[in-house]
Amino acid sequence: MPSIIPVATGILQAPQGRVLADLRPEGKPWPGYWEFPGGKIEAGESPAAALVRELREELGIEVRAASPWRVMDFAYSQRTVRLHLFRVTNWEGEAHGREGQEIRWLDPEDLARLPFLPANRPIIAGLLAEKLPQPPLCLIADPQRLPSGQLLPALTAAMAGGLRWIVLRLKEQPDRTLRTQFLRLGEVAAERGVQVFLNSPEALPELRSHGLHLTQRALEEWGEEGGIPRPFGVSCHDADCLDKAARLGAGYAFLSPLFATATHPDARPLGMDAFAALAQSSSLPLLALGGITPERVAAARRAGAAGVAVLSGILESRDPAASAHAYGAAWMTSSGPLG
Ligand SMILES: Nc1nc2c([nH]c(=O)n2[C@H]2C[C@H](O)[C@@H](COP(=O)(O)OP(=O)(O)OP(=O)(O)O)O2)c(=O)[nH]1
Ligand SMILES: [Mg+2]
Repeated sequence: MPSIIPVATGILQAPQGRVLADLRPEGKPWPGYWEFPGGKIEAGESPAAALVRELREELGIEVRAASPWRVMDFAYSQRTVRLHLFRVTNWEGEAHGREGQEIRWLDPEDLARLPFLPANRPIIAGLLAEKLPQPPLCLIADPQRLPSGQLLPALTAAMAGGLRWIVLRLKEQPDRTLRTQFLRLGEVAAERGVQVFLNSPEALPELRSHGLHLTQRALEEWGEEGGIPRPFGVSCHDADCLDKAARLGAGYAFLSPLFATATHPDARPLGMDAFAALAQSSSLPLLALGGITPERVAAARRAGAAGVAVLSGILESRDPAASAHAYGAAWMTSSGPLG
């Protein structure tokens, strides 16, 4: 069996949430790809000692505080690397490309736009996932799915059950009754610290939202130059959509359907393996959508989901508060492929 090459890698974090990326120079494997600074651990050296040495050699800084974050293996065609990732929160000196390499301080959304080493995509997704509401459970609120008198009570109950994130799906200008309900929803959400994302803000400009949520179709209509206001996420069904969403600076994507779902009986479910493969190769955190019950949350998470998105499981439940709580609890007590 070929041996595994151990590598120590540092995610330097500036106070505003930016992290440092560097461009691999010519003459090394994968020139022209972005990475996090670091390098091979020498024989007899600990990962932490290698980190300190590599960041001194590559960036001219002295690490003062670093904590282990994740250990992950990645098989390149020529070699398998074991990345020991550290978060570096304090250092002395001004980081600069001491070996002539370009460095940049970037928001996690902008990391996802660069060509990074393939092993790093789930790492970037992990950094973006930290910006999601907690628990990473999103309720897609579609007013067409419920009698109008039931929508606001169901959403309010779900928030009481721990829901912290709603995507409001408005297909058209709401009538007066719905409009009043949505504005009230905005107030309740603000009081409870719940994030509301809208998929067509023009339908209800008075509602203050935290972000934009696009359909795959809406994303396809944006040119490559992007300019989509942030934060935003996209409902994707395939790898092309995930790639474009990442290139345009999305913060997350829904990927569906993971399981068969009554709401879209014609859509072929992706299944766990296809979902896991897309999660491995995307630099966006993926929320599993489609047929997710609280019992299936653990499986979705094992497949690499960074969260789950739900419609009927909460909205059509007889007790939306208990259902929201059950999803949140299922998330908290499960774990992902990286632990
Ligand atoms: N430094 C670093 N290496 C990474 C990352 N992601 C990733 O797959 N790798 C792989 C690429 C390389 O095969 C290996 C690390 O090698 P390196 O080229 O940085 O090693 P080094 O600094 O010791 O360089 P050298 O002395 O051998 O030239 O790990 C990452 O984010 N940072
Ligand atoms: Mg290096």
